[in-house]
Amino acid sequence: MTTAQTEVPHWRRTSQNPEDRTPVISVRRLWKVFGPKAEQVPQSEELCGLSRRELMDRTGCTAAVRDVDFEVSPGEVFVVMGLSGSGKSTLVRCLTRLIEPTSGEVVFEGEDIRGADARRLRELRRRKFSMVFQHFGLLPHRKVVENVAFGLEIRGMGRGERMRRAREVVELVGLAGYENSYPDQLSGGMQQRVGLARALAGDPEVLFFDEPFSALDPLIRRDMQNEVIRLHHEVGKTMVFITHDLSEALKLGDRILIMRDGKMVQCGTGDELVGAPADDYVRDFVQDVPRGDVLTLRWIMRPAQDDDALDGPELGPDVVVREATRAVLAAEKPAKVVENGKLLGIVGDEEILAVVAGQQGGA
Ligand SMILES: Nc1ncnc2c1ncn2[C@@H]1O[C@H](COP(=O)(O)OP(=O)(O)OP(=O)(O)O)[C@@H](O)[C@H]1O
Repeated sequence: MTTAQTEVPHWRRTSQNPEDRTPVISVRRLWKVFGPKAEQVPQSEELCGLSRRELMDRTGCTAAVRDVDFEVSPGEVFVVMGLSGSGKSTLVRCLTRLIEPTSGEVVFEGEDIRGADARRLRELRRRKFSMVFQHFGLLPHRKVVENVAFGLEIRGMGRGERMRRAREVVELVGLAGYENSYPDQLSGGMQQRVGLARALAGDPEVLFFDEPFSALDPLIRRDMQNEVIRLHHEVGKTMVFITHDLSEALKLGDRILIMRDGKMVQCGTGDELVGAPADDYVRDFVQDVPRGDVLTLRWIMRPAQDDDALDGPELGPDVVVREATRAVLAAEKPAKVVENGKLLGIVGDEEILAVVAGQQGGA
């Protein structure tokens, strides 16, 4: 591990020790209220209990983020999902204080950044956080490599060093050969790759993505999602990703936080959302998801009975149903779901087919 790391450019690694699971970001009781005397809303039990409409009628305020708590682990891809107006952008902008929270805590690597002064905040935004937006915000009169190097220039890095770094990152995002192009000579997808390279160039601890691919054609969008997955494998950065698209959330997210009217409705892995939706809102969201693509054997196994044969194939509980289907259906005996040598349950043709049939019915 140590030897390998010496060969990897330092910006390709997170500074956090992989053993250290201390959250990178902890959000506690976070509120963002827009409107007059906004700070009174979180303090008042009565106002907190009002619906969005009632709160607006009574106070002229909108509670865009209401009492949200979550943690993001090092190296995690954390997705914030919800319909338009649910508070995703406001929430994520509060994390870097691009929007000032009304109350609550945003702890980044142990520091409550609500207490950071302007200088510290600038430093955090330059060195620790990067953002990728839907509108790429590239500088039109600068070449690709200069756009990528721009943040490093602001930091005061010398020209030679920053151009060398920028070229490496341009290559990393698959744009080698386009270093000297101007943004308007590139397609939308390629411009977003420049946005990604620019975000990565500064070796941030956390990358924030605000619906970065919404304006792209579906095929390019899929390419870019794959690109994010690849880059995540390669650079291992912590990522916070906003989307209103469930399939994007399921594809990218280690965990997904679902928001509705500023509140957190559920936060969990894709299989938790699909297997145990917290309410009808989440259930509606996930109803068209092909369950076999998301659920794992843990969700469909049944307890072993006395008359079950226990010499069938062995599979882990986190194997996705789709991946287990062939093995289970081909075996004469039900599959044993085993973790650390312990038998957790049994999965036979019936359990598999129930998922596949449910899928076809859209349930
Ligand atoms: N500056 C502001 N002043 C007043 N209300 C605001 C402001 N910014 C956002 N809001 C309101 O806060 C709520 C949440 O908005 P936000 O943009 O965070 O939602 P979103 O889920 O990101 O939506 P979208 O997907 O459409 O971007 C909305 O009702 C919005 O109208």
